[in-house]
Amino acid sequence: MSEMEAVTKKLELTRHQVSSMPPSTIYIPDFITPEEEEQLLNKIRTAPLPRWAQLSRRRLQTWPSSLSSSNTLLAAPLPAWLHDPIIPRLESQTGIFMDSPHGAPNHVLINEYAPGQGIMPHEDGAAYHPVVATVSLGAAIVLDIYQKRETGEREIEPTYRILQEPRSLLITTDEMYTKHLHGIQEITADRDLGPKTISNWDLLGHQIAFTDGQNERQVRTSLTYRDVLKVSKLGSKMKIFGNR
Ligand SMILES: O=C(O)CCC(=O)C(=O)O
Ligand SMILES: [Fe+2]
Repeated sequence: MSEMEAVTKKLELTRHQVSSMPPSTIYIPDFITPEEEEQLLNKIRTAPLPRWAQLSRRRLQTWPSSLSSSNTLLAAPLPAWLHDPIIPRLESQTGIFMDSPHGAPNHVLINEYAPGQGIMPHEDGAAYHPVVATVSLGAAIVLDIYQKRETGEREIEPTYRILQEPRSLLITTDEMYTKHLHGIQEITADRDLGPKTISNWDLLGHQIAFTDGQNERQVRTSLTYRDVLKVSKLGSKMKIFGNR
């Protein structure tokens, strides 16, 4: 990509910037089509059962594999269905992994939340380049974002609330990644949704679905694409053993 193209892409992206937040959050509704969504959900559903890790409040698949205790990914390609169409589209529409160490995501977590399930406020940590691209499938859900105090503790109430519609793309980078925590409440309906409470309200693709201010939870699945910083090749590991 030429520098000019890169600049143009960045300009186009500003259209999708969540204006009430630091300039590091991008929301694009209808990033994938309903057909693509269905195909992805099918692949996720038909993955062999051992692929799922049952956590206390959600289920999780990790592709291509879990990180080692030293946060290292064993080099392996993502399966084709996680690659296409999302990774080329991330590249052509956002360019957000352009400056990441491997120039593209190499790792995907698939989280599935039934109504009443969620994820405790947390940070994604140092294993990854600080860019996360989240594609939502199946249903809408609210992501709460909490500011981190100087002391490292988080604020009690979320500073921002992002309504993630099915088929949308949410990108968080920079200080959204490093100075905030994020979580999903363990509730059966997201309430009090509106222009004053939802940071990306103006960017929603289907505002009309939430005019009653409520989102009854249904099963919602997310794909989070990241670039793991440390990657080891099996071959080079063997060499280490060979050298001993
Ligand atoms: O499902 C989501 O939108 C958030 C998932 C998440 O925070 C994570 O996997 O680290
Ligand atoms: Fe996270």
